[in-house]
Amino acid sequence: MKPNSLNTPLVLVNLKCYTESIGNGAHRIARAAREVTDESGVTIGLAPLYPDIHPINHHYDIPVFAQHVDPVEPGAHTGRMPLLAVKSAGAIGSLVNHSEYRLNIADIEKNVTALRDAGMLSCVCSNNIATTAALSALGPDYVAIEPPELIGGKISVSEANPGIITGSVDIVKKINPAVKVLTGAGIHSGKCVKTAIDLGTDGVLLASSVVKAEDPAAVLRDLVSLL
Ligand SMILES: O=C[C@H](O)COP(=O)(O)O
Repeated sequence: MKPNSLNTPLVLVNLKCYTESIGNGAHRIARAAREVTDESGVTIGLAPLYPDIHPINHHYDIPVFAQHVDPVEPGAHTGRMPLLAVKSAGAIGSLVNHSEYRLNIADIEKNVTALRDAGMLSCVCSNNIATTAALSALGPDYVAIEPPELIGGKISVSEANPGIITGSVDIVKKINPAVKVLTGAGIHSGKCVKTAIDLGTDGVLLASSVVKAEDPAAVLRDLVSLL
C-alpha cells in the first residue's frame, strides 16, 4: 500500500477505543471494509487501536492509519508511541489532533512534518473554520473538520452544519489548495456522505455508525452507495 496515493473519495473509519474495536471486533470491521472496498471500488481506510495495525494491514490489505502518534523521536521515552513504530507496524498515516486527543500547535506541526518526512499521510482534525485555516497552513495531507458537539451523535455534520463544511473547503482552497478536506461527526448514511462530497470535500471521517453496527458491512455499503 503506497502512501500519498489514496484515491478520492476516502471513507476513513476511526475505530476509537470502543469495545467493538478490540481484538476480534477489529477483524470483523476490517473484513467488512475489505468486502465493501472490493464491491464498490471506494477507498475505505481504518484507524484501529495500535495492536491491530499490523494484523489489519497484513490480513486485509487496506489503508491503515494510527489514531495518534506522539511527537517524540525514538529514544528514552516510556509509554509513548513514536511514528516510526506505527510505520513499521504497517500504518501509512496517522490522525493528528483528534477532538478526543488534542495537541498544541507546535506538536501538531511536529507530527505533520515528521509524517511527511517518513513518507506517511497526515490527517489533522479541526473543530471550526478558523482552526481549519491555521491547520491547513501546516500542509497536512488532509484536514478533517468535525464539530465536537456532533461527534458520536445521530445527526451528521452534513445535515446539521453544512456551512462549516463549505466554509472549511473555501478557506483551505485559499490557504493551501493541495490539502484535501474530510468531514465527520455523526455520518451514518449514503446521503450524509453524498452531501459532504457535493459540498466539496474529498471524503469523510467517521466512527460510531460503523463500529457499533450489528452489521458493519451493511452500513459501509449504504455509506458508499451514492458515490
Ligand atoms: O473520528 C471520528 C469522528 O470523531 C466521528 O465520530 P462519529 O462518526 O462517531 O461521530
